[in-house]
Amino acid sequence: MATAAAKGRVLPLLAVAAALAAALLYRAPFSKSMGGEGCSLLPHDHFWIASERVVTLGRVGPAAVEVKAGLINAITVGDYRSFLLRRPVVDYGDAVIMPGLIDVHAHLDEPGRVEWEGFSTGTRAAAAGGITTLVDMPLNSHPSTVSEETLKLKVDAAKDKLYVDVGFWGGLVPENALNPSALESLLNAGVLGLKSFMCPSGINDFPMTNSTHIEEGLVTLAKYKRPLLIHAERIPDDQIEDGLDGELDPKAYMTYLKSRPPAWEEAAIRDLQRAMKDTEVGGRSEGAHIHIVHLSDSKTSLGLLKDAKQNGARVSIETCPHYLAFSAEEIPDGDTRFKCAPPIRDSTNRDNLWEALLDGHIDMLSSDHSPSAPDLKLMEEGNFLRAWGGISSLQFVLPVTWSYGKKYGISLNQLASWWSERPAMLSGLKKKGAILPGYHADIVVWKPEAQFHLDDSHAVYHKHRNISAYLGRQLSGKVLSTFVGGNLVFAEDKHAKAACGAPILAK
Ligand SMILES: NC(=O)NC(NC(N)=O)C(=O)[O-]
Ligand SMILES: [Zn+2]
Ligand SMILES: [Zn+2]
Repeated sequence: MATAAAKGRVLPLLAVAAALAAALLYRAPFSKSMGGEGCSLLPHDHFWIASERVVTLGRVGPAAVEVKAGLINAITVGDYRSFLLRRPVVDYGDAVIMPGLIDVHAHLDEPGRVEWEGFSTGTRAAAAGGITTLVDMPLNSHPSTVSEETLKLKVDAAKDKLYVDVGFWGGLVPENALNPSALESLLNAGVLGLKSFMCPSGINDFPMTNSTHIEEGLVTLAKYKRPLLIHAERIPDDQIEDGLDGELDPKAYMTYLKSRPPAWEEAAIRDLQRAMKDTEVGGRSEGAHIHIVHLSDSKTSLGLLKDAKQNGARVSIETCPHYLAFSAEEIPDGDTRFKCAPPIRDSTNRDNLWEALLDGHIDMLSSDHSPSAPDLKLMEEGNFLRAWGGISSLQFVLPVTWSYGKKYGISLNQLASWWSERPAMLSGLKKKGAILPGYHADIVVWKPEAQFHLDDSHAVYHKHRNISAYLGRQLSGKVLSTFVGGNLVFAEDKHAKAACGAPILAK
C-alpha cells in the first residue's frame, strides 16, 4: 500500500478497503459507529488519507490526514510520501480533500410527507454529493417540528435511516412564539435553533410570524445562544389585494417573477430592523443571532442587511446555488422546476449576489433542497402561479457552486468557508466544518476538473430526478469519496450498506 502511495496513484477504493483489511496487523473492534456492521466501505477505524490538494489551515497543498476512531487525529503537511511508508493510506493523488459540506437548509419532509423526500433518500443524496451534515427544516414534514413532541417524532423517524449526520431546526410559530416555556422545552429537546416565515409558508401547520413574535422569540433564543432563521419575504400592505392570477399568462416565468418582487424581501428586512437592533451588544436579545435564509434580492434588501451588520447586529446571510447558477432570462416558460421563493431574478441580480458572496457580505451557502411530489409541480400544465415552489438539488450543490463559480474566480478555501466553516458556526457545531485535529472526520474527496453530464444515465439519489432544475446540465466536479465520522459512506458511486449517521441534538 505504501508503495502504491509512493507512486502517487489513486487506488480504487474498494480494492483499498480489501487491502487494508488484509494488510493490517490488527483488526479494529467492530462497533456500529466505527467502521463496523456495514457502516463504512473502509472497514477500519485508523488510517490516513492523503493528496496533493488538502484544504486545511487556510491553505491548499499536499498533506496526509490521520483518521482515528471517527476523528481527525493529526495532519502532516507537506511531502507525505516517506512519512506514510508502511502506514495504511488511501492516496488520492491530485484530488481535493476538503471538509464535508454542511447544508443548513434542507427539507427532508419525514415523517408525514415521505413521498416528497425522506431521511434515507435525502441523506443518501447528501453523501453522494459530499455533504456530511444536514440541518433539517421544521416544515414540509407532518407534523411540523414546533414542539418537544414533534421533534421526538422526527428523531424517531430518522432512526437507522441516516447516511450522514442530521440536526434539526425547530419552528417559531405564533402558537409558541409568545410562550417562553414552550420555546424552552423545544430548545431543551435539542433543536439547533429556530426558523420562522414572514409570509405564508404554504404549509397549514406552519403559520407565519409577525415582528412581535420574532422579537419575543429572540429573547428566549438569546439565553441559549442559538440562531433564528428567517424566510424574509413579506407581502407589502399595499399589495395584499393585488392577485395577478387571471390577468397575466401563468405559464410565463415573468408573471411569477413579477408576483414576488424584491419589494417583498425588502419589506420583511425593514420589519426586522428592531429585531436586528435587539441582537446588538447591550440589546434586549444580545446573544441571539438572526440568519436570513435564501436571500435573492441583491439590491436594497442586501444593502439594509449590510448596514445592520455594520452597526453591530448579529446577522448572517445565506444564498443558494440556484440564485447563483440561473437567471430569470433563461428560465423557459412553463418550466416549474425553477419555481422557488423568493424567485430567481435577472442576471444582473445574480452577478451582484456573486459579488456579495466574494466580498463576504453573504456569509454562506445552503441548498434549500425542497422537493415535492412531482404532480404538485404541475409540469404538464406549466402554471407557475399554481405549482408548488421549491428547488430539488441536494446532490449537486458542490459541482454546481464550483461549475458556475469558476468564472467568478472562486477558490477552494472560499468553498470550504461558504459550505463548511460558516454553516458549522451558525449551527453551533464546534467540532465540524474544518479539517483540524480533534474535529470529526467529515470529509469530501472530489475532482474539480472532472466533467459530467447530468443526463438520464447519471445516478440520482434524491427522490424525483425529473423535478431537479439541474438535470441536463454539464457540470464540473465529481465526488469520489465521502467520510462521515471516519466512516467511508460513499465511494465509487456506492453507498455503505448501513446508515450510521447520527442525529445531532443540541445540549
Ligand atoms: N415550504 C417550503 O418548502 N418552502 C420553501 N420553498 C421555496 N424556497 O420555494 C422555502 O424554503 O421557502
Ligand atoms: Zn424559505
Ligand atoms: Zn426552505
